[in-house]
Amino acid sequence: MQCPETVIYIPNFITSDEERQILAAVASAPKPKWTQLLNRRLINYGGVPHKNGMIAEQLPKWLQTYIDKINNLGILEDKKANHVLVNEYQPGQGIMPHTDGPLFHPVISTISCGSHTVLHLQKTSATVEDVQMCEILVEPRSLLLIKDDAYHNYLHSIEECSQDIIGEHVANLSLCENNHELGTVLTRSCRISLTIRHVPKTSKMQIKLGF
Ligand SMILES: O=C(O)CCC(=O)C(=O)O
Ligand SMILES: [Fe+2]
Repeated sequence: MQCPETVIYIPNFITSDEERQILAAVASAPKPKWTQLLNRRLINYGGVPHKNGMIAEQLPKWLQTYIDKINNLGILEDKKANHVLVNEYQPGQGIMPHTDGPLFHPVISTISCGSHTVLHLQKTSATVEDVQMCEILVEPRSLLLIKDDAYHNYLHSIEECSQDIIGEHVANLSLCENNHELGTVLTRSCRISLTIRHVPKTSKMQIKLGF
């Protein structure tokens, strides 16, 4: 299957220095900031998205460079990124097939640090006999954009494995920083991703006083 046109892969979106700075900033986040899930851990910056509106929180200064970089791409049009999800995956960890749903403006931008991974995309309407799937090799320092049709009509996921075999489903090999032949085995290390999005519905904290 060809990947939908609304999946855009940009290698080397950040420099190795910027990657090191991100990894250092995330490594120094206080432990209570992390939410531990079964197969990854995460930090919400900017607030916790919620159907009743996200209570907006100040984004840390070190993230601003990357938020500006995304805003300057113009992909969010008149909107500004106001939320960053940090995900950490150890080798063997991943994320189940899902869509990011209605809480976000339908443009996902993800910067990867530390390790490659392989993202799978699969049409939501696919039947069991006809699973249409494509894979994107997501390299460290790259930016992956998933928007519009790909946002609404495709599930994305990362398999829980510690090695990836570059096969014919990988749709972006010609765009990658590194040349990989079919059959190459890539071993994962710890990957930190920054998913930068716009949450349309926000509210300021309201403190109700009891008098
Ligand atoms: O880590 C990634 O690249 C994907 C994360 C993701 O899909 C999510 O947090 O919704
Ligand atoms: Fe997602």
